[in-house]
Amino acid sequence: MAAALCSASPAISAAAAAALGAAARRLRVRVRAASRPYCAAPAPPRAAAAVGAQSWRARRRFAASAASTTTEEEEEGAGAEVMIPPDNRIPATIITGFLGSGKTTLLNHILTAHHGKRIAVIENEYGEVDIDGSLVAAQTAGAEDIMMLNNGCLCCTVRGDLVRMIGELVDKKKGKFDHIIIETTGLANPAPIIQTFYAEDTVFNDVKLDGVVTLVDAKHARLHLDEVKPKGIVNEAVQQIAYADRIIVNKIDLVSEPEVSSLVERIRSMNRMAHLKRAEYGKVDLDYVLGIGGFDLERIESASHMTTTQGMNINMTMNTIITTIITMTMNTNMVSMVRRTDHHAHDHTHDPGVSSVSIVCEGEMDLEKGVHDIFQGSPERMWEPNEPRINKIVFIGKNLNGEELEKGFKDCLLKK
Ligand SMILES: Nc1nc2c(ncn2[C@@H]2O[C@H](COP(=O)(O)OP(=O)(O)OP(=O)(O)O)[C@@H](O)[C@H]2O)c(=O)[nH]1
Repeated sequence: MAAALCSASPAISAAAAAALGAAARRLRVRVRAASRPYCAAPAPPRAAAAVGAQSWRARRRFAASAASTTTEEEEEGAGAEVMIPPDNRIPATIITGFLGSGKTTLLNHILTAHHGKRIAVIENEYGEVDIDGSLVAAQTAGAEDIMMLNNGCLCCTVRGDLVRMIGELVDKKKGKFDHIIIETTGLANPAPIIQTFYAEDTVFNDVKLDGVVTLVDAKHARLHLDEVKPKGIVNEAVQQIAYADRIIVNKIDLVSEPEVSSLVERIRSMNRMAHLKRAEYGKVDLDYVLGIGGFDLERIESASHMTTTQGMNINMTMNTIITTIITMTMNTNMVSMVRRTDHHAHDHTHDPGVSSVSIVCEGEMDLEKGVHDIFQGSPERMWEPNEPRINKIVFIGKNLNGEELEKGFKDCLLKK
């Protein structure tokens, strides 16, 4: 997880463009894999959320009566709740969505837009390679600091780290940013993250959850939504939709209109209350995702109920995520190597247990990310003159065999 403070002023955007230009003088390749156990999650979301909601309401009422001038009327209990003081807590937005759905793309769209907000970013990453952290940092010259935390998921103990990170931001940077954005991993169940904003006093007192924005990959969502999980295992893709305030059906350029419509219908059956937009490359108006005005816990509870009654599994037990990082030192162009091994990636990414072979190649000004069998490139940076040519492939998935993957890729290296 990385936290970065970013401004989206025009000047900063220009600096970001310059930084990108400088970055393009080097080469780097990163690919994503990883293997770290997902931790067991706490209480079921509805129950946990309800506890959070109750204590939230209780505290808001307490704050109201503490701040108001006592009158006879109030002593009798009338009108006390009307005088709630303004809520000046810092708004926070959770961006979630399955692997490769376009979370980082949306985040960069937000950070480079001219909304005048100073935004602190918290990135949740798998494994030891902070791909998204550096992608975001590369595009935001306004970053004041980056904190890394690579524990894989924002639940259980890692939630403690989120609490600490928010605490640190508030303690050290209060007044220097207006909004916090948290980008979760693609395999995160948002429920425990949401719960953090209600159950943790240190967060609750200074930060309010503004909204949950869920990206849905128009091309691959069905695969994830259809995945039948073992009993007691949560389907994260379902959770991400059920808990959303705003849904962005992204990547509509990759599918036909009827496919998008049928997906939208399906999403609607899972969460009727969220606003929904279709998009390419996460391009939505910023007021659609920022300043939503408060996460509605009661609405989400009813959305969860709706999901449950449809027979979907939304309990909180986490899957075991195996992540694998393969590091290779070589002169070979990683991009072409990966392309030559497409059948390999294809096999794995069509296994419902393996959702993403995200590949970021720092090779030839080319940054490569793969979701299922689609690989796309975008310019990154050139190698520094004396920079060791180390390429990393990071896979995120379940039941991965790291040794087999590593051997398969290394067998593809050109032999002299
Ligand atoms: N064709 C197409 N590609 C997109 C769109 N949005 C994002 N992408 C590409 O999809 C890939 C994954 O996008 P990301 O923004 O990294 O997705 P993510 O959800 O952050 O991915 P993870 O962090 O791996 O979960 C990148 O290569 C993007 O350029 C879109 O609307 N259409």
